[in-house]
Amino acid sequence: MSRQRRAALVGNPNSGKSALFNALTGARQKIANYPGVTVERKAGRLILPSGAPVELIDLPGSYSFDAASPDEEVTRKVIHGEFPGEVQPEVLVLVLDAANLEQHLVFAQEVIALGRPTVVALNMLDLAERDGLTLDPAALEKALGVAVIPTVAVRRRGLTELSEAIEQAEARVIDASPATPARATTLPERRQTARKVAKAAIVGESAGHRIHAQVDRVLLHPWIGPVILFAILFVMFQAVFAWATPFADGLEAAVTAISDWVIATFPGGFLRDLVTQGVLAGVGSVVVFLPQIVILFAFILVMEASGYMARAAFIMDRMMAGVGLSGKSFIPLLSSFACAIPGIMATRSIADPKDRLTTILIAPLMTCSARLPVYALIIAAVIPQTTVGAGIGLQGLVLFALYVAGIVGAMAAALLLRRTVTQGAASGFIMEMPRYQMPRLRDLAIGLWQRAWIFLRRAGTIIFAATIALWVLLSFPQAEPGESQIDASFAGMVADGVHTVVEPIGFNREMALALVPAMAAREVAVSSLATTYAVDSESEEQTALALEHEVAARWSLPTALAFLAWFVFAPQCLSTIAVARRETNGWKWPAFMVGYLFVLAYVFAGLTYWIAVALGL
Ligand SMILES: Nc1nc2c(ncn2[C@@H]2O[C@H](COP(=O)(O)OP(=O)(O)OP(=O)(O)O)[C@@H](O)[C@H]2O)c(=O)[nH]1
Ligand SMILES: [Mg+2]
Repeated sequence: MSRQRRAALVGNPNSGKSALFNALTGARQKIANYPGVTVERKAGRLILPSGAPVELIDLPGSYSFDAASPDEEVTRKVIHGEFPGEVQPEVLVLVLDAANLEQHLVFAQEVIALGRPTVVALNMLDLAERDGLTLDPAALEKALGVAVIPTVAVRRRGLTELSEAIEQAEARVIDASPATPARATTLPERRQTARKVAKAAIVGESAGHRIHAQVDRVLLHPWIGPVILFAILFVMFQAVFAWATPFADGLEAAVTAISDWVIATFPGGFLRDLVTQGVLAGVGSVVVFLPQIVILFAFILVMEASGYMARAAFIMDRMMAGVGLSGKSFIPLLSSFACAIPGIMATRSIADPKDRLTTILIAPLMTCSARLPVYALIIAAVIPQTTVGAGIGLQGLVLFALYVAGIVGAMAAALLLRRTVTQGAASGFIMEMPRYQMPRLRDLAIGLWQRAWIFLRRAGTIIFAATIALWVLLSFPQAEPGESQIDASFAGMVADGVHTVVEPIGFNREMALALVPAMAAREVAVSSLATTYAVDSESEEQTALALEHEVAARWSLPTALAFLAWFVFAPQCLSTIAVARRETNGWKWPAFMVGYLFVLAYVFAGLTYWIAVALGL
């Protein structure tokens, strides 16, 4: 049996490699309209027209084989067969952005000069047309000496032809002249050739891209730009509360109804309590935040697909430079709004090791979506659902302030780190601005579905497991008559221990207890509170009150605010620590990260509590 053949997608960032990969293999790799989305190699299966399978490899975008950033290093190693545990791919599929031909031809020459079987996917032809460019693929083919296939990855155009060309690529090279030695040319020479080749391939050009420059003049304006960015984020957080409420209420009512039904239908006892107090109260209390998560990601996905995200990075660059970072750090930090794990991974596109390390260390300060249930719960419980004039909701405003607090905290931390442990000069910002695109509904729907699925899967696995474990610890040993169940339980003992540490900053015992399983995932803080209050509830025959009402009734305002402040900084997520270890090759930096974040969390929660008490809140 012949061994599986391999083909790798190479090319500049944002040329549509992952979009082609998804279209050819049916995978669902993340695609977004800014450079540096893919930072790892990913493999999938492509069936060629002859029926033979090929392993297709999606790679991070690269500007040159000399490049220094860790993601570009992955590309270089895979292409040169130096990637651990991986055989060199036989065929290279060079993806070029037809609307940016000249720039993309610079790296293309390096790839073609390797002398390996190569096929060019002349992608984004639709955008080239929109920009008023008419291209001649045959002329390009002649100039480059390899097959050129016009494609539009997102409309699945040219895929069959591309598969055929991949199939024939190896045969084609056999009768070609001996390969030119790799990188025989210098960068200025390659630039010059790129200009010449692009000129030959572009047969017509009309002034089509004027409007985009005009839009950028507004969106990137030194002071209008930041105002617009701020306004968009503001609306986003208002929407998270305003639009989600009816859906969240519906979900909450459904969970209560199921719980009531279970109580009415089944006899009381261990199993019924496990279902109502553990599964329904605990896991249910997290699931009700699904609408908020979906709304948050709808905004983020639209910003990513339209090309606005790269503009946001540009706008933020000035602010980032002030704290010794570049706008390059902005995109990893923004990814951390979803979760710090992809955020920390995305730092691979930062070439400067100290910039990168600083970004890794501050990534957990960005408000990940796992904190959203915690914030949303406490806000709904203690912040009145009023407006502060002009129809601006107070709850959304507080949520916005919490996100801002995370960002300000991250900037302050970066400033300190850059002056101390990660000293060095800030590197300049170089990122090309992607062209604006209308987000495609299908891509948005897939993206939202993926996010919703990640959230629900967490609820069904890690949150479920942590909640059940907590319920068991809360339920045993059983209390004597007259004694509170929590006091008697194993969990109560743990809670007492943690409570002594966090009592000075205003935390009650249930909060102390919730902090422990929240190490696994931050949302577990919510499910833990729900389960604790359900176990603690007086009435056996009734579903506990919605968690938000329990919190409103039991917590003082300073205590609730202190808990919010804690979660702005709290580093207690094990997977983030694990990925920081992997990306920094050791325990030193993750240990440092956990240490400084705990100190910040403790100090700021304390300050919040003491100030709130002093103000008589
Ligand atoms: N109009 C149009 N858009 C495309 C086409 N191919 C990809 N895109 C869009 O271009 C953007 C970049 O696509 P990706 O597939 O993420 O690009 P990539 O080359 O993998 O980028 P990196 O991973 O950053 O190197 C996304 O917004 C895609 O939806 C195309 O043929 N036409
Ligand atoms: Mg990609």
